[in-house]
Amino acid sequence: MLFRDATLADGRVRDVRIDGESIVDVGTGLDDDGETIDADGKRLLPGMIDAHVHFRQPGFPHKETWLTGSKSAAAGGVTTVFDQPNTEPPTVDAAGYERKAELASASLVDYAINGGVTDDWAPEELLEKPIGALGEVFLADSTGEMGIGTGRYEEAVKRAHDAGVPITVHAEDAALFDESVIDRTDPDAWSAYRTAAAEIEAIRHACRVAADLGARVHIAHTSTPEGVEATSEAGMTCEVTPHHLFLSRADLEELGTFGRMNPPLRSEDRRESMLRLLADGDIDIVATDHAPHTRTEKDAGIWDAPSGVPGVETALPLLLEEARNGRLGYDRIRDVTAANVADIFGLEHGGRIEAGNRADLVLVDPDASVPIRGEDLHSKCEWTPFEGRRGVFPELTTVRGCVVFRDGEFADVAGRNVRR
Ligand SMILES: NC(=O)N[C@@H](CC(=O)O)C(=O)O
Ligand SMILES: [Zn+2]
Ligand SMILES: [Zn+2]
Repeated sequence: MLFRDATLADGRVRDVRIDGESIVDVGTGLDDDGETIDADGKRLLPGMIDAHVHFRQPGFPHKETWLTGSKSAAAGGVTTVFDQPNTEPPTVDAAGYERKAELASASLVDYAINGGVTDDWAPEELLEKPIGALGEVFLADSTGEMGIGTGRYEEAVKRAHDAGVPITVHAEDAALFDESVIDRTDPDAWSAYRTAAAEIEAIRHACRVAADLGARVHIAHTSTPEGVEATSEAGMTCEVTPHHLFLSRADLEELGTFGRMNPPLRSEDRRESMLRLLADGDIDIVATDHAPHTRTEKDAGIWDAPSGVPGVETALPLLLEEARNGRLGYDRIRDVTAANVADIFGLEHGGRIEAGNRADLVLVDPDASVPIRGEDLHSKCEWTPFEGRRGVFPELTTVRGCVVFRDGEFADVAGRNVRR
């Protein structure tokens, strides 16, 4: 297959030839010997590698399944996902890993299965499995109540570091949550409760522990500029979610409990700073923390609704909309959604359009901006916190050379475990 006259992230116009699972040539005037896709005026980007999703199986197939989650991924230009361990059973031992691996074989996109840490985890057998990362390691309870103490955290970092496995940390310190707001019932109460200081302090602590052990950790869903600064000062990496880039406490009146997640939405000032830090190169990657719950589950009081919002299908479209408006470069989008992710999580031959790399590709018409509608998305939960905002959705997505999504249709192809 040949993409003819595609505009790459850096602005070069090139032909890109793929053969089997790989990109074999990037050049000009390449011969076509099979299907040719006219990519004139379109952007060809490496597929997004989403280092943080919750596809909910085993345990919660009413929220999401590997099939629905991976369709949502493919339609949003995501070609690899890292699934988090807070399923039921949690992915904390060999049996938990194997159970998830069976179900994950239904995925249309490639995937990695992360291992988790609880007081009941079985580190030896878990770390012998080909896990994507150890994480998210929960320093406070979130969905699944897998929060651990600092002694266990140190043990986990030590073991994963020795095993050469990347570590992803959910950094919040429950001791710094503001108990004085628990009588409030408005949706902003969650943001007031799970304070910015609780995240910032936990990030500092998580990085300090890792640095003392000579290890490297990656901080999940960083929601504060102070947290970003703490990570880079410590020589660690961090991710930001689309919701912390594009939503803030100012949206909570409209979103209600559908805007509840951990860490919570922050002030409009902090949101703007996060977007600037992303554009300037100070935030390493964007990961979605795709965390679907049903409408019925979310439609509860602010203290009872589960935390989490879907996002795997809308992340790249929202970023491409920023590019369309000139607020973010395409090369930066390539780095934070693909190239840097491949580097941080050790995915060889991924994340860049170069001869010899995996043919994980996304073709988009950069001007095809449309309003985002929950009912048009493919996640089982059928709602989005970005309802009505604009996004630029892909026309075509390939995973290792297979067209998995094209003009609204999915092919029946099999995703693979990237660590196998
Ligand atoms: N982010 C969330 O609010 N929820 C996530 C868990 C998590 O990532 O903390 C979930 O699994 O629902
Ligand atoms: Zn988390
Ligand atoms: Zn998460």
